[in-house]
Amino acid sequence: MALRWGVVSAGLIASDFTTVLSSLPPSEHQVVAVAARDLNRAEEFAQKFNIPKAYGSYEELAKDPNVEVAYIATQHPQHKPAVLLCLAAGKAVLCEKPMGVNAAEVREMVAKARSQGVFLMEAIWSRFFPAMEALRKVLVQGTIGDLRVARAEFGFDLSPVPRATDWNQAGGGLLDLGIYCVQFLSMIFGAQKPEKISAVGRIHETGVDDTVSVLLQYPGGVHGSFTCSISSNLPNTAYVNGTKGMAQIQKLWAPTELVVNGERKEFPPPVLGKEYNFVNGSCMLYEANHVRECLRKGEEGQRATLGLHLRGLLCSSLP
Ligand SMILES: NC(=O)C1=CN([C@@H]2O[C@H](COP(=O)(O)OP(=O)(O)OC[C@H]3O[C@@H](n4cnc5c(N)ncnc54)[C@H](OP(=O)(O)O)[C@@H]3O)[C@@H](O)[C@H]2O)C=CC1
Ligand SMILES: O=C1OC[C@@H](O)[C@H](O)[C@H]1O
Repeated sequence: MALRWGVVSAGLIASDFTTVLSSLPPSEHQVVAVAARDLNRAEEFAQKFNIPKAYGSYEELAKDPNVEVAYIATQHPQHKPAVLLCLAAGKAVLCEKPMGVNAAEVREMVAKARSQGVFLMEAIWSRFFPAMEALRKVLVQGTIGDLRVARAEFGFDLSPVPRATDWNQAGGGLLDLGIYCVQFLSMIFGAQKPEKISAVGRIHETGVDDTVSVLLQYPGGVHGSFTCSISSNLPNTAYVNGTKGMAQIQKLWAPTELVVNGERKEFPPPVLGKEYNFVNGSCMLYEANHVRECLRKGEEGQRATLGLHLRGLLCSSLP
């Protein structure tokens, strides 16, 4: 059965994600509503994507019984209120990164999702790319031996992007780009927590963090490091080095190429024949399908549990 999406905001990434959802089989994904702060913009967005319902407030979308999962695509500071609104209404939520602008916000949203018993996921779409899956396989297979160091860098000159440098929109390199480096290192080092973290950086003239380099010491003498920047175009590559070699991911936030011990493997983006605001936009389908798998599996799980429960009741009532 199709997963019914509600899109919260009519912005740039909302447009990319909706473009992808609209290109997927309608038996799997349907966009049933969109909400924007301004009804006219929501209606224009709805018309562009043939979405049946347009709302002039996020609250109205959260109340729409036809919406199963809300995709939060507002700017950083508005993520938390929109997430809490949708969780409270019992909606599953996929929230754009960074889910919160600090740890306290994230803890509050996670606690709400747990208390409501509903799905909440941060849209770290990079995790679901085939190139990233292939890297995880390489590491499990021991192709590069025992892990020694992992490094990542992600930097663009984002001066033309107001939200990237605007203090009031939680701008800065760490929240917008550094998050991809941190998630990469947390994927590589798994559940291990860093024992020691140090950082150096420069502050942008608007007061947000401009360029930051971070060093993380993990248990067992292994360590990670990353650099993020909103003023410098960095190579945007991630590396994992072990005792038997090295794996390298290009475009770590939207990877379509993996190099392992010098052997290159390409994972071309799906061709959906559409235009996107951001690089490799069609690859958002991997994340969308993951959400659907989670929610449908969750339902199957519930049905199975219910089934077992009913079977238990039936069996216990049999002579
Ligand atoms: N996964 C990825 O590759 C990417 C993720 N992102 C993430 O998506 C989110 C949105 O980014 P993007 O689409 O570029 O943003 P936009 O600049 O398109 O803004 C998104 C929405 O935020 C709301 N908004 C805009 N300005 C303000 C303001 N000053 N005060 C309050 N609300 C405002 C508007 O909502 P409304 O329509 O309701 O008026 C707007 O449509 C960010 O958190 C970013 O981190 C962004 C790019 C790529
Ligand atoms: O998530 C992102 O990825 C690509 C960048 O262009 C964008 O600013 C950032 O939000």
